[in-house]
Amino acid sequence: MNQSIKPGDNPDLTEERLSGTFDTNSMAAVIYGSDKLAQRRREISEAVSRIPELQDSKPCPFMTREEKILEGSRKSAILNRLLPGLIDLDSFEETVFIHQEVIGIEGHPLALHESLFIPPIATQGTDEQQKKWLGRAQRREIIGCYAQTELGHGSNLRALETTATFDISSQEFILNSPTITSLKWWPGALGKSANWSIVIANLIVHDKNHGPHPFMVQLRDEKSHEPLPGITVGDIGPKMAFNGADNGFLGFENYRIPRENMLMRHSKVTPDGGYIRPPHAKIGYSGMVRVRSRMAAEQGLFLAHALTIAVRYSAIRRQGYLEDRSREVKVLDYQTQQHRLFPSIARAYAFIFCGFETIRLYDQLLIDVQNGNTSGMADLHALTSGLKSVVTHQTGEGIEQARMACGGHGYSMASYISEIYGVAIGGCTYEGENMVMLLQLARYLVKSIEMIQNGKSKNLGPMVAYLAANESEIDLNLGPNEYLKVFQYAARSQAWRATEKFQKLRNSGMSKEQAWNQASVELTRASRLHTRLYIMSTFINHVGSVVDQKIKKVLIDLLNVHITYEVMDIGIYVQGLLSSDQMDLIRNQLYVSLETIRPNAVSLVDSFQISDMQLRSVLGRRDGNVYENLFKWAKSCPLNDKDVLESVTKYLKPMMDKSKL
Ligand SMILES: CCCCC/C=C/C(=O)SCCNC(=O)CCNC(=O)[C@H](O)C(C)(C)COP(=O)(O)OP(=O)(O)OC[C@H]1O[C@@H](n2cnc3c(N)ncnc32)[C@H](O)[C@@H]1OP(=O)(O)O
Ligand SMILES: Cc1cc2nc3c(=O)[nH]c(=O)nc-3n(C[C@H](O)[C@H](O)[C@H](O)COP(=O)(O)OP(=O)(O)OC[C@H]3O[C@@H](n4cnc5c(N)ncnc54)[C@H](O)[C@@H]3O)c2cc1C
Repeated sequence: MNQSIKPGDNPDLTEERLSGTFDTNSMAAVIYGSDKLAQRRREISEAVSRIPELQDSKPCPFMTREEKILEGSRKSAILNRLLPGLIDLDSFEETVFIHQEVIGIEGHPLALHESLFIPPIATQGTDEQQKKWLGRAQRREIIGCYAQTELGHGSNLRALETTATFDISSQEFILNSPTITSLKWWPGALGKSANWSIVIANLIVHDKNHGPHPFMVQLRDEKSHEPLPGITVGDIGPKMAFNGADNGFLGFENYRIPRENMLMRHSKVTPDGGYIRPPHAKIGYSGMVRVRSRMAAEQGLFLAHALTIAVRYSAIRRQGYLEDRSREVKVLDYQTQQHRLFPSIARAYAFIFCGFETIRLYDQLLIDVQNGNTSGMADLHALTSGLKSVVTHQTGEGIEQARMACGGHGYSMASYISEIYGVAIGGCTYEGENMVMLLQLARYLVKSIEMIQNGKSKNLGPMVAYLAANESEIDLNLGPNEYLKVFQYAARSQAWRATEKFQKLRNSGMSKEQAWNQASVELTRASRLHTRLYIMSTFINHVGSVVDQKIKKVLIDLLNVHITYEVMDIGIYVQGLLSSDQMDLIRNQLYVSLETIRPNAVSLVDSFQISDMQLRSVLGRRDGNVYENLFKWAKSCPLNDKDVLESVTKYLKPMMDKSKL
């Protein structure tokens, strides 16, 4: 049963919901990993909808940037007061969810506080440091951000220029921004809201540069909120989206902080200037790995937002005819519309399932690292680097298709899809630019192939074991596991092709760096295929583990959309394996799978259970009553407050009057 049906809804949408074959609450439990979390999301939504002061003061598209920041701060403050009665404060998921529900996706002053300020203190701070700052941060007595990127460098962390020089005599670090390019640039919440920051700066002790390390730095006075002497700080200006966030710049001039403000769980500077190395050179980058490990689920949900809007709207939008000339059809009945939207629904599910898996892997790694075992860091770094890149890119593509699937109204801010798009594609850049991160995964793939070449296949981890296989034929009777083999073939041959190109260039006498650069397009292709293979295999495994048979049946239908679409999409890489007859068969299976999933399309997006408050879309409203509300929305636009604007009285009218003479 679809739990979204209510009296007064658009009958076309109700008809869709009645055709669903499964219970949307049960599907939500599968999506969010447990019945409890899905249930809590519904309860929180319901509770929030009854609190007038948490509602939007006006539609976001009609707000200026200052109003958005004010609104985000207003709601954050109210939430902070009400949170204890609304959520389980120990649940990260509930905390993230309630902020999304109430404030939405455009950013707010505490977005980085939860995701990139508190976690480094908790994982990289010593017990004393945690005692000093963690409670204050959790109670929001201080607001923090994460300042790593600089005006001149974001990807190449080795070239960061901010310095933290240890002064033994005062037992302090002296922070400096020696050049214009060394200004910190981009950190969210830095511009106007945060008063503390984790700052990544080159640690210099006895004139020796030990590279980037994390420091706890107070930026603003806790009473007046004025920048402290030695600190230059401000907002970097409007962005493509995310304009409810105050991304900032930051410079230091001989700014002193106590020795105890370097996060010292792993690397340490002793009072006499001794330096103790961390157990793994990149342990300081673990905050980034944590965020990347959460990005697949987060991006899957951005895609889910856009698809909820586009699929619901496609069910109430009637345009053109099929057989029956007496009534126009729902645009959702066009095969092109289904082909545009349904593979993205499958991807959204797949990304969320992968996301929960990588969050679990990160949590496990964290325990291992705290116990001194850093051996899993390289694997998870490679996996999350590839995953964040592929998922953000495909999410962007899927959202843009969803916008186009809504025709003209998709282009209006009333659809809200352009904002979702702008926010989601930020993920292609933040937490590591996609190409750069694909190349990180490629290093891992090349190393794995070198192990095979050196007769050490047995040492390969499970995720790359397929690189050593030798598949050259595929059974025509294709099921999910055969599709997986097709994908393995594609990923394997591309990984070998790219590695051999790199090796050939090296053998021709080229430097390692030049050879890498000359092979890099092929290398990124290998990384994408490897990652898409991982997504497919995780999707297959996840569906296999579902117990509820009705839910499993529809997820298998969705999986069929996914595997057939994915294999068609990489056709060029499987030409050596599949005959044209086999490709035709897969193409036909894709078309059949689109038809099979059609009656469940609305229920599949309803199952994401994204409330109207969070969706902020006139087109995607749960009740489907779009047209009357589009008209209301347009009438409420501030431009319509007056019938005659100054633009007319001041310029157009005089021009027209003059022309009449
Ligand atoms: C609500 C919206 C919120 C948005 C919030 C956004 C926040 C941010 O964007 S914060 C800033 C994020 N910045 C980045 O992600 C920067 C990206 N750059 C990097 O992460 C690194 O510089 C790099 C990984 C691209 C390269 O680092 P580098 O130190 O130069 O290392 P090498 O390339 O030479 O690699 C050496 C070796 O280390 C391995 N490695 C790198 N990172 C990690 C890691 N995190 N964990 C484990 N291992 C790591 C790398 O793979 C190499 O291994 P080998 O191939 O075995 O040598
Ligand atoms: C919305 C948003 C929020 C952000 N929030 C934060 C934050 O809170 N804190 C923070 O510290 N930072 C933040 N950032 C900054 C972000 O992490 C960086 O912008 C990102 O890491 C990319 O670095 P860059 O800007 O230097 O890009 P560049 O590295 O300059 O990229 C430019 C081009 O060069 C290419 N390139 C660079 N290096 C290589 C290479 N080795 N091989 C091949 N190609 C290469 C890239 O692929 C890209 O095409 C944020 C950014 C955005 C957009």
